[in-house]
Amino acid sequence: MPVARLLRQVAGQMLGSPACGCWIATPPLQFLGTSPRQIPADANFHSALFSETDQPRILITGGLGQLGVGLANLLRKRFGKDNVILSDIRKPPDHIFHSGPFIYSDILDYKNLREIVVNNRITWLFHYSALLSAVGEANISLARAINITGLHNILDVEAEHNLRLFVPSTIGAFGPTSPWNPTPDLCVQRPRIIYGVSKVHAELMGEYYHYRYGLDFRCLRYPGIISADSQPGGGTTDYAVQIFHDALKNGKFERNLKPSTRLPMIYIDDCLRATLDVMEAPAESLSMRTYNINAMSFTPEDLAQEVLKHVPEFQITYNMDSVRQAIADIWPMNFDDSNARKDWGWKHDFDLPELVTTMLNFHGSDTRVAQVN
Ligand SMILES: NC(=O)C1=CN([C@@H]2O[C@H](COP(=O)(O)OP(=O)(O)OC[C@H]3O[C@@H](n4cnc5c(N)ncnc54)[C@H](O)[C@@H]3O)[C@@H](O)[C@H]2O)C=CC1
Ligand SMILES: CC(=O)[C@H](N)C(=O)O
Repeated sequence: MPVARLLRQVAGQMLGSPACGCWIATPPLQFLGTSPRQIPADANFHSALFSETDQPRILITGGLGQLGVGLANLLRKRFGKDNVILSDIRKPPDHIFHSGPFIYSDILDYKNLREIVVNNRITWLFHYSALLSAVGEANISLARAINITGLHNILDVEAEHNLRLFVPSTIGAFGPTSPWNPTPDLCVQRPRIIYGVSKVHAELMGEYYHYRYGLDFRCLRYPGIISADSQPGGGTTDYAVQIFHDALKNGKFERNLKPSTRLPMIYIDDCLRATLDVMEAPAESLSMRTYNINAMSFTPEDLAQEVLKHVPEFQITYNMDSVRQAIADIWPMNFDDSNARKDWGWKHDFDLPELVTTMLNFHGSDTRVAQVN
């Protein structure tokens, strides 16, 4: 396996390196080979292949999930429609297919990835493909393949083609021994689900490639994300999206987490803006390569009370999902994102009241919300 081989080579180098730990700057000679999956000899990873005035050429993997289409829309407004390619292994609906470049890309197929990057002169890659927390626990071998092997392919293609790479991490990268309230950027990370383990692995591998070879890896740990026009893909925080749909379409909602389960959350517009901001931030402003971001923190009960202000007849019942509850019980309650705010000016716009109004207006502007407001 190329990454394992690469690690063995590094270990060999490290054993021969000075004990001061100052071995960061020079790639060992073994890396300067001819295999496309080794770090190229002329790599100078901070000088991008495009000049500062050029627009980046962007690939988004796993782009048909909850977040990818919104990210593509934002990036296309900023960099031009044709500079942003959305990709996935699923078939896109018509309106997405016709809204800008779409391509098939399986992150488990390294040659396919490389071909896309070369043929489209990709310079930035947003790696969104993943199996989320609940579906990951239901299919651990697939989660391991997509979230770990897939990530290795992405890192190899980043290294080979000198890409700026964004990989999202998550509140799920923490575990029962992490500080919960709040959780800082740097603390114990011992997650107990495959999703969390794979995300810690991604953080560490990306940072390792950055500090070892200067690769331009950037990562945000996202809270649970709430979106109006896209569906979540099988996570623990999905209830906070579903509740809005159910409030207006059915008038009732079945909660799967305890009323007191507090988790960090963010509205999708804030999350995607943060993603673009950190990718555009000057490298010198980034004191670290993996940042927490946050906007709000609430329980199912807090959210229900806020929805009830707008939809008073809304009925909420409870049917616990033991897998999701066990996951949520070991996740952070609050996220400390002060480093992101200090280093590159992160600031959220949506708190709980604005979130609820926006979501209800989206789902039912012609029904109950209109009557209440
Ligand atoms: N949605 C959320 O609340 C949060 C998301 N994140 C992270 O953000 C990223 C995007 O999340 P979502 O859009 O919510 O995920 P999602 O589960 O909705 O979408 C993931 C996409 O990956 C695609 N995919 C699966 N196997 C693939 C393969 N072999 N090759 C290429 N694509 C493949 C799926 O078809 C799907 O469209 C993920 O990495 C996730 O871990 C992090 C924290 C919170
Ligand atoms: C917080 C996440 O990473 C995701 N929404 C999940 O619940 O799995």
